[in-house]
Amino acid sequence: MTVRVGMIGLGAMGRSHLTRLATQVPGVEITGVSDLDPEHAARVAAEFGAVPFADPRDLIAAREVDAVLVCSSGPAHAPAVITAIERGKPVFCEKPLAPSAGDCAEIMRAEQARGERLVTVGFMRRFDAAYRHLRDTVASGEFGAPLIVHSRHHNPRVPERYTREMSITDTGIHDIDIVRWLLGEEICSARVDRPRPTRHRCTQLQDPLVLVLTSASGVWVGVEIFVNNRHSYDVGCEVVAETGTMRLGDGPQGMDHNARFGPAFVAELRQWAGSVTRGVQDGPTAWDGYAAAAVCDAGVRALADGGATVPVELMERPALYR
Ligand SMILES: NC(=O)c1ccc[n+]([C@@H]2O[C@H](COP(=O)([O-])OP(=O)(O)OC[C@H]3O[C@@H](n4cnc5c(N)ncnc54)[C@H](O)[C@@H]3O)[C@@H](O)[C@H]2O)c1
Ligand SMILES: O[C@H]1[C@H](O)[C@@H](O)[C@H](O)[C@@H](O)[C@H]1O
Repeated sequence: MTVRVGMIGLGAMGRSHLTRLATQVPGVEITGVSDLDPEHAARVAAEFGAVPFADPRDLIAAREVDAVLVCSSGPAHAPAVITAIERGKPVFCEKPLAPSAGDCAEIMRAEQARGERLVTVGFMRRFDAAYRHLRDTVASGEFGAPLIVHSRHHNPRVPERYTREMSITDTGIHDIDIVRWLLGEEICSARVDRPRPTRHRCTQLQDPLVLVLTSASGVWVGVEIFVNNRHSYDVGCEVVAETGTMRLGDGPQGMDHNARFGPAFVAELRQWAGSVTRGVQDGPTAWDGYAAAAVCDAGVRALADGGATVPVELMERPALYR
């Protein structure tokens, strides 16, 4: 079976995913594209042999679209994802599922009303070979229980439109998800420490910042977020356990997420295409998107309230996600 995919949002990430889908993901055909900029959409449609749609809702409803990939900017995600759910179409949504836990909860409500899981969230680190090895080692218990996690997420630069909060909601969200996944438990509280800022920061940012989290079993997690380091895309992770310390192996290095996580992006899209064919959602769920957003909400409040430890407000996990 060929999965006919419609793509919403044709910016940097949308274009990269389209190229991956067209060249590295078997069993997929790109049949529809949509963007706020209709001329750009028309050009991309011609390039990939797809139909351009001015309104994303028409793309989602189209008969030639079996499944939807949402790659627009974060605040535009929830309406598109909810429309896809209401139409009963599987939907892959780039992170963040939505910028706030409240919007993610709306998405979960729509899935529960439909009675099936249709949403997959693009937390691609879960598909990276080095992170998978680290997770297997933690889970094996060889070094006892994890006690401390150090996570490092540095970018060479971010666009001028980047806000203070986005260091957490756009960048740190990857680390938040991967720590939940590595430890197999939720995060309960967040605090933000503010190191001396770089002289090269965009003035609106606190850069770098350290997000200090506590997990349900009491693991201390420090996430170092530095979005204008000027030299490299640099991601690291170290798990200190009772009788040993486990470090993330190196992946391919480079200046951005495409270089470091290229194989992981391909793996997540292949798994998603396979899951659509099988009719079974088996990647990161709307609950994962919600739980990560809830930690971001607490982090954003902690950022505004220098030094405070803010509890993470998490609803009970609905049966659909157990
Ligand atoms: N997984 C990763 O490592 C990773 C890396 C980069 C970006 N992302 C995510 O991918 C998404 C897109 O990021 P980007 O870097 O491509 O941003 P971008 O600004 O380059 O592109 C966003 C595109 O979406 C379009 N758009 C915005 N609102 C829309 C709407 N309502 N309907 C249709 N189109 C709309 C814009 O016109 C633009 O072309 C974001 O959610 C971002 O967080 C993920
Ligand atoms: O490290 C990058 C960076 O922080 C981007 O701003 C974000 O959109 C990507 O998801 C992430 O991989």
